[in-house]
Amino acid sequence: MEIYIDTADLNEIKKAMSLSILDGVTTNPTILSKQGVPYKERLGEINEIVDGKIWYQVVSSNSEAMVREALEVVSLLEQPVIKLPIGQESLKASKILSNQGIETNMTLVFSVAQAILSAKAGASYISPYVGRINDIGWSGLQLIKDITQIFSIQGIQTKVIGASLRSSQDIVSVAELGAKAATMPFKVLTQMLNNPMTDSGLVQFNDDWKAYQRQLATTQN
Ligand SMILES: O=P(O)(O)OC[C@H]1O[C@](O)(CO)[C@@H](O)[C@@H]1O
Repeated sequence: MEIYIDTADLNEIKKAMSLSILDGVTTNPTILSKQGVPYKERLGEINEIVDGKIWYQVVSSNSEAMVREALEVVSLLEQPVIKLPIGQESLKASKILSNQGIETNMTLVFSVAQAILSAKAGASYISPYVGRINDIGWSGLQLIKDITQIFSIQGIQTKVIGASLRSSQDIVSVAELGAKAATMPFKVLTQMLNNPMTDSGLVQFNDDWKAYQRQLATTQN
């Protein structure tokens, strides 16, 4: 499963990259706008740190401008993925970019119908927003399940990336339902790793080992 961190914070990215398990970094306009630096500068800095895919979401509103904007960013990044908000203009832009061998991600996906059209437009990935669907009282996981099932029946290669994930259990659930990728805040990535039983188990192992060393030292004296 591909694992991405959803941030443009350089400290978080460095920490996450150092774990050696990351497939890249996803961003969106909200995330980049919070950094207080020009977005191209920040993307360049991220590109220096990340050995993996870097995702950028276009903000233009027609397909020609989307493609122009995408190509500018593509020239800055070693492994770009261009995010497009699902819609008529994005379908056209996705086809143009994917025909040029550029990976695209259709984002803001909230229905199976949108997912089917995204795949037709050559999107490499689609992002169903699990958390935001749950926020309005529907089931984000049910949508992931429906999309992965239909993609499997139809032999569609477009990968589902679980987005708007808010807990480590969300990652487990989307993986179980066949999502090939997940993006998450740094906090959720650390939650995936941490477990109090691991911590207490390690304390016990270390204490036992120290007691054993003391015992050996006493018998040798
Ligand atoms: O609902 P949230 O937590 O703002 O998440 C939004 C999601 O949208 C995305 O842009 C989808 O790729 C990710 O950055 C993020 O997972």
